Amino acid sequence: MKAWYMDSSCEDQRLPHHLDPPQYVSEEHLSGPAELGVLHWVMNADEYETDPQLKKLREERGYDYEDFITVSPDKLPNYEHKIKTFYEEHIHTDEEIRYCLDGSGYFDVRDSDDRWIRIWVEKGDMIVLPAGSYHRFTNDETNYIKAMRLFVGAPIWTPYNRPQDDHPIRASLFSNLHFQAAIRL
Ligand SMILES: CSCCC(=O)/C(O)=C/O
Ligand SMILES: [Fe+2]
Repeated sequence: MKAWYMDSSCEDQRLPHHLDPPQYVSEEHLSGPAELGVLHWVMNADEYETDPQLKKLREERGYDYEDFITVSPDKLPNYEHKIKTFYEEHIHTDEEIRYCLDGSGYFDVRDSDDRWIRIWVEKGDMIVLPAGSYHRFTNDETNYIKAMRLFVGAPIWTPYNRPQDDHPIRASLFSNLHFQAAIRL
C-alpha cells in the first residue's frame, strides 16, 4: 500500500494524480486515531482460504460475512454505471473492509483538512475505512481489481453521498477517533 496527496486536476480518475513533487502519506498518519483511523494489513492473498492470519483477524473483528467483487469492464455487470457510483464521494454507516486478492485500485479518503489522500491497494493489501469517513473508489490504469468484501453481520452497502455532515455516524466517527487518541496519550 502506498498513499499520497492528490492534485486537483480533472484528468482521468484512473491516473495517479500525484502532486508535483509527490507528497506521500505514511501509514502511521493514515491509521493514527488523531487523523483518519484507516487500518491496513498485508497478507498472503494466494492463501486467503486457509490463511490463519485472516481467520484470526476476522474472529477478532467479527467479520463473519464475505463476498467477492471483480471491478473490470468485462467482469462487473453495469460497469460504467458502477464505477461512477463508486467515485461519488460518500459515507457508509459501517466500516468499508476490502481485501485485495488480485490487481490494484485506489481508495481516496479525506484528511482532517478535507484534502484528498489517494490510497493505492495492491494484491495482499487489506484496508478498513471507518464508518462515516468520506471516501470514493476508482480503478487504476490496469482497470482490474478483485477484492473480498467483509462485513459484520448482514451487509448494508448503501452509500450516502456528500454532504452528510449532520449524519449521526459522522459524530460517532469523531468521538471514536478522539477517544482512541485520548487512550493512546
Ligand atoms: C474494490 S471494492 C469496490 C468499491 C466499493 O465496494 C465501494 O464501496 C467503494 O466505496
Ligand atoms: Fe464506499
